[in-house]
Amino acid sequence: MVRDGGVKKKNGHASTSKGKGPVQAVQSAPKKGKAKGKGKKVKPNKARTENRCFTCNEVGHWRQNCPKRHEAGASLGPCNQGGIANLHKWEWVDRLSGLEQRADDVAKEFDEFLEGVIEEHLSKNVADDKGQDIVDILLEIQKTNTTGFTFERDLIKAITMDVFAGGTYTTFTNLEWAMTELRHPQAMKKMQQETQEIGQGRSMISEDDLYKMPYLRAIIKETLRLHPPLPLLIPHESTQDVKVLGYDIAAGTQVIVNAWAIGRDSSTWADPNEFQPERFLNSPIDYKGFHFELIPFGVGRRGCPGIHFAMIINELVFANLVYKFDFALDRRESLDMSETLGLTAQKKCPLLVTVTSCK
Ligand code: HEM
Repeated sequence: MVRDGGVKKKNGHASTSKGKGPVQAVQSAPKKGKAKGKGKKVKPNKARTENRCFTCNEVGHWRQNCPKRHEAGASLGPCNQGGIANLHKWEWVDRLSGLEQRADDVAKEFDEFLEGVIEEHLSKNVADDKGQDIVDILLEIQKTNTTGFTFERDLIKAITMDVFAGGTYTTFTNLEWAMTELRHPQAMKKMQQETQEIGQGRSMISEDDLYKMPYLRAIIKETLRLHPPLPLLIPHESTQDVKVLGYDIAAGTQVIVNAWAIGRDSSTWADPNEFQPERFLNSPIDYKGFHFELIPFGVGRRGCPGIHFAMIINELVFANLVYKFDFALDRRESLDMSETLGLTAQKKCPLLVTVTSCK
């Protein structure tokens, strides 16, 4: 067994937990049934194995293909018409508790906001155009009708919403943890040296400079390893029966991948809880989904589509902050490294630093 870039390898291949691949941290989370024990069947959640419209509950198609064409924000569809007696099993609880109303209100608010974004883009003066953004591109696709399917306004709103939802908490969480890890004086010093060498007195570090900054990228990778912004990725569902490390996972089982645990697996990483960006300096390991020991963006066709955008923005912001300013931990900062509980794992106590200009 050789160590390379902090990752143990067997027969020259990078391996994760006990050399058995990345799926060691895969946990099936069926509603019922036994998940433990080799060869034992994990029961699928039957309701989720078939295509079903989440609004009217009709089987055979998803909501977006439902012939009833429900309005955005509708959550009960035909059941509303039938009154409370027609509500599915426990849905009346959500109605009585007001949860459903609140969800509808939030959906309406988002919908109005997204309408505003689209209208703003439609009324944009072309002469003032400072370049196209994603909404412009989506509107153009809709106008030129090149997709081969109906590209409705709802779809544009949904994609725009995805970008907001997927791209905000994740990126700032990564940036905050990276800044926090600069509490290691050595890392801060090396990073500043690198930015000064590359910046050479220019006013800004540019996107073209980034590929010449291996230490910056190593810090970002090490931060993503220790603090993946989405520690459990996003729940997936197995589409077919599959055997993973002796466990039978039936089609339709919800599967949750613990990227946080994979990143701190001691059988894969040397000193797994230590912040050591140097482990990535001469290592081919990247976060792009080809190395299963580091998967903060997930893997495969449902992996994060914003990965390149996110990383360029974060590297650029991070590099320029360090290029321009000195950061010292605020005396009140007790170096509490606790994480919040939730879909994203942010720093529980905000980072407090004293900032002074480098120049
Ligand atoms: C540091 C920043 C980011 C991290 C760590 C991150 C991480 C992730 C992860 C783990 C997933 C789920 C993958 C899976 O379960 O297999 C995901 C999905 C997604 N991300 Fe990101 N993301 C980041 C930034 C962004 C940005 C900037 C955007 C958009 C501009 C974005 C858009 C999305 C979307 C739309 C999905 C859902 C993809 C699908 O379900 O097919 N993400 N992201």
